[in-house]
Amino acid sequence: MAKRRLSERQIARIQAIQERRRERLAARPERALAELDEELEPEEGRVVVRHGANLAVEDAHGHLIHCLARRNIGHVVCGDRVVWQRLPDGQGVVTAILPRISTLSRPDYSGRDKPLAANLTRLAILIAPEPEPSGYLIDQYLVAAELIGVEAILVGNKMDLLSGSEERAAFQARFAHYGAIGYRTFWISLLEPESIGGLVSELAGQTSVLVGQSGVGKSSLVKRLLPDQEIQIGRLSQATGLGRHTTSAATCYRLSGDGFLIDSPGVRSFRLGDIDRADLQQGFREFRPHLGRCRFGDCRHDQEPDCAIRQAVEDGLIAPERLANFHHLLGD
Ligand SMILES: Nc1nc2c(ncn2[C@@H]2O[C@H](COP(=O)(O)OP(=O)(O)OP(=O)(O)O)[C@@H](O)[C@H]2O)c(=O)[nH]1
Ligand SMILES: [Zn+2]
Repeated sequence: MAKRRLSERQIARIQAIQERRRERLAARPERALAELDEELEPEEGRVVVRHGANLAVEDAHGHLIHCLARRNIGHVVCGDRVVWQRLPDGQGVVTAILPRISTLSRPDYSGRDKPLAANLTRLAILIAPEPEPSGYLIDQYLVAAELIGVEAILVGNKMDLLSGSEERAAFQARFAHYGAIGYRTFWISLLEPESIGGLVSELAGQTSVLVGQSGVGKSSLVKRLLPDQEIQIGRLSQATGLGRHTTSAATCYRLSGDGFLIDSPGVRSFRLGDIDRADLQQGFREFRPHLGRCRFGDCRHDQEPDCAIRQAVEDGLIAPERLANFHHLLGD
């Protein structure tokens, strides 16, 4: 792994800082650290691994640095763009998280939102003929994607399990209402290599995560999208000294083209947290043109008279199963 060479002058400067730091640390630890911040040049980077408190940050030249985060800066996650500073021992300290364009999070055991990954631009929802897809789960992912401002796509995998073209068409038709409201849909089979080209182009230049039920083929697709996953893992663990890097660490992989894929068990098990009705209706994108048009301001779109949402269902503008899932999500 290439390391940045330091000049004599830089080394002398770092040694002087170290010396002063040792003196100050003895007297006023907090203050000494604050001054160290000012003395070492801040750099920007991107968090590519988070494993407990350990981070691997990729600098502007593609070099990896093992970093720890300052305590008071909030929860740093994979995909974060950060400001970090090199410590005299070659490791780094992350001193700030740059503004995120999106955050994937999950409520933790105390019910508070715990971020899982940052700066995503695509949420790929995997389904397959087997296990039986759940429209309710798909809609939860779609709502979550809408609310965090990430574009969702639907990926139907294992299409080889459907023998005839009729069977395939019937399966696809069950999800046609998603395409009608603008969610791009891809039909693939990992046994039919030519089928994944469209998906590969879609993910190029994006930062994506794959979600979906157990057994839909997430691991298999990750392997296909990252033929060098083992090599990437080796490079990351070697460079950062994190020891045996397992796939349990949240990792931001480089796609073979342009773009990134963030993966970890936590990211995969991402679910929609608790949300109130106002937010939930915004999460059903095709409801939006009709919101505010019901007779009652607090309409639940259930039995109320003059409900614009139910009217839209009747007019064929909203799929009935979407409204049913909306009610299901509200706990009706
Ligand atoms: N026929 C067929 N089988 C597939 C395809 N893709 C994946 N599989 C198989 O489906 C099974 C489940 O795939 P995984 O990749 O482990 O699924 P997963 O979504 O990662 O599952 P979890 O790890 O439980 O979340 C494996 O036996 C795969 O070999 C496909 O395109 N066609
Ligand atoms: Zn209504």
